[in-house]
Amino acid sequence: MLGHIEPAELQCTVAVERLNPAGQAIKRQLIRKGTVTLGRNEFQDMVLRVHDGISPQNFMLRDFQLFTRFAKDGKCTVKFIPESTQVLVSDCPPDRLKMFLKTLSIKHQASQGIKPMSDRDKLRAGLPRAFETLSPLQLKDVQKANEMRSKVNAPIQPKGPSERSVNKVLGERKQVKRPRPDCDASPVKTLHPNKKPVLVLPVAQKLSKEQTAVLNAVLSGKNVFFTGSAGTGKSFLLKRIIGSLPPKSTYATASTGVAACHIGGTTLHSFAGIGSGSAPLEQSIELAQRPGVMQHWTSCKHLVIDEISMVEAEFFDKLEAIARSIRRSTEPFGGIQLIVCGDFLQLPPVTKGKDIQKAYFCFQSRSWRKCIHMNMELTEVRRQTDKAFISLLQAVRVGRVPEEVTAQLLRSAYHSIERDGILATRLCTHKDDVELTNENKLKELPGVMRVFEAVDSDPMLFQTIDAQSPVSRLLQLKVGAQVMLTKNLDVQRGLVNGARGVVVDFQPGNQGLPRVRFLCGAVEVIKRERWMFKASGGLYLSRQQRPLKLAWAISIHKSQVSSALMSHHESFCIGSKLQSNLNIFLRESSPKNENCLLLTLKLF
Ligand SMILES: Nc1ncnc2c1ncn2[C@@H]1O[C@H](COP(=O)(O)OP(=O)(O)OP(=O)(O)O)[C@@H](O)[C@H]1O
Ligand SMILES: [Mg+2]
Repeated sequence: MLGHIEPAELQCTVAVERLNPAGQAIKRQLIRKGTVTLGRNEFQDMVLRVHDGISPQNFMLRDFQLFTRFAKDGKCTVKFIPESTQVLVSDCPPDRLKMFLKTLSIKHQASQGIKPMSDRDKLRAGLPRAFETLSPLQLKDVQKANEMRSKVNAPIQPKGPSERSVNKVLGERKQVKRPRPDCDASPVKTLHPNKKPVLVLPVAQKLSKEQTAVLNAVLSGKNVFFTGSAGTGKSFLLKRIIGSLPPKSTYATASTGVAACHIGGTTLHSFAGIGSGSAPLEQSIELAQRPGVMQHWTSCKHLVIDEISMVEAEFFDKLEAIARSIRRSTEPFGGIQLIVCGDFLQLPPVTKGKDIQKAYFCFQSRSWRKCIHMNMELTEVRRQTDKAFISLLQAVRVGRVPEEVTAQLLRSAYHSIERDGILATRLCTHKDDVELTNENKLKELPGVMRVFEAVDSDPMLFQTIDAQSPVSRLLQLKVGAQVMLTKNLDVQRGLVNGARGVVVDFQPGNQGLPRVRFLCGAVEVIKRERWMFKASGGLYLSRQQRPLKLAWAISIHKSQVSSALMSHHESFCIGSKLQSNLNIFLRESSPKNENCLLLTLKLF
């Protein structure tokens, strides 16, 4: 089955390097399509096997160092100390690599208590050579590893990856040493028992049946468009798809910067490198052949596009033609596999300064039918549990608006909805309205204003960062400010992207960190967080800022990627402009006129 993942095996590019005493590579074997497997030999020693399809090479996992800093880019290195050899893994689907590393780390720790056979005993045993692939992690491995972590008095131990600490482990260099054979006999010492996080069995959130079907279609190489109403897990699934594809040839993009950041990618425009795309085709092809951009087009085998509803038909056709031209291929989109997702009943392409009649949705483009092999739909809403609200949203989505829905929606505009001092967020169609509302409300509050400045990796490029970042460079706050979280901090406690709250005070000290009380009841001191962005030319940019933004009002575009905002119908109300247009919409809508709401919004 395609969705099945063997956690102890990787298909990737592998390099095996022999090192001199200074640690420099003196011989290198490159295997472009290699297999790396974790297993045990006939003596139950853990072994890493590298296979090039002809002959395997085995390395004992005894004294080794693991370099995992770039695991999220599908890379890691295992250095075998006694053998003076290192194995470099690259272009590996990142999710698979993470699971592989967790399996390695936990199984290795779990086997620390087993006394290794001496070389003499091994010789005597005369067992035939064997290799058995490690079985998937089980609870007993984790328990055993935890037991060993609390016992072992070895000098340097790998920090165990609990769900939370795995990221740390993946960012560090670890030296893993087998305990001395006499280790079991030595008195048991507990090293900093409270400092080591307890390991837990890593379980990835399970995909639903329909999500699995999409993933399998993608892994079988099909060009897929999948849709579904808001909150059906499209972006969630996209992230999983991206994590299952080889990173070197996979480009994750979205029509807007914020949506791109949500899936860890770039904007489609930045991938394409043709500016706004308004230049004629010949000129656009030239632009796409500039150094730094051309490489996107030639190395891309899988192109992911989120929020496709905001991509214009003309732009899509242009990209398709550019792909064929640059890749010298007659296949649709130059043979690039397309994984496209979005909801055409949500926001349409931005039509600023253009004739509204001339803007078409992507599915109306000439090349769409040639390019997309499969259309799939996610139907299960994962974001909300409030059944009444879900059915209200579903009805509006397709333009079916019975009296009671109309009444409920219109009422929301007049509600001054307040719970525990936290006001409902006003949804506006225009950024200017949002800014004005937030600025005025902040001004009205008494008390001292605190300003928090972001730390950008490249301050000169703050505009590029601004375009993709969910947080601004300057964050102004006062006690009483209505705010929204812009990052998942602790999903279990409800501290998720889009959670709303109010600033209760600032911590003493010169940092003066804001303390926020959220609707979910949690009170949290908000520290600096980091966002990474991919700019053109493979450049990485980052911003560090408090993950907050003012939230008396937000734009509909922003609300597209805020997962918690729309969780309850009490938690939002509509701005007056939107409301008056909604009136028009409600009067004019009919089941046939499915995009009515969106077209109405376009009138602004
Ligand atoms: N299989 C799953 N297991 C657990 N949580 C899930 C799953 N699928 C989706 N979710 C959760 O459901 C919520 C909505 O998902 P997501 O943001 O991907 O929806 P979407 O379809 O992209 O919505 P929109 O159209 O508004 O962009 C998220 O909080 C996500 O983590
Ligand atoms: Mg989404």
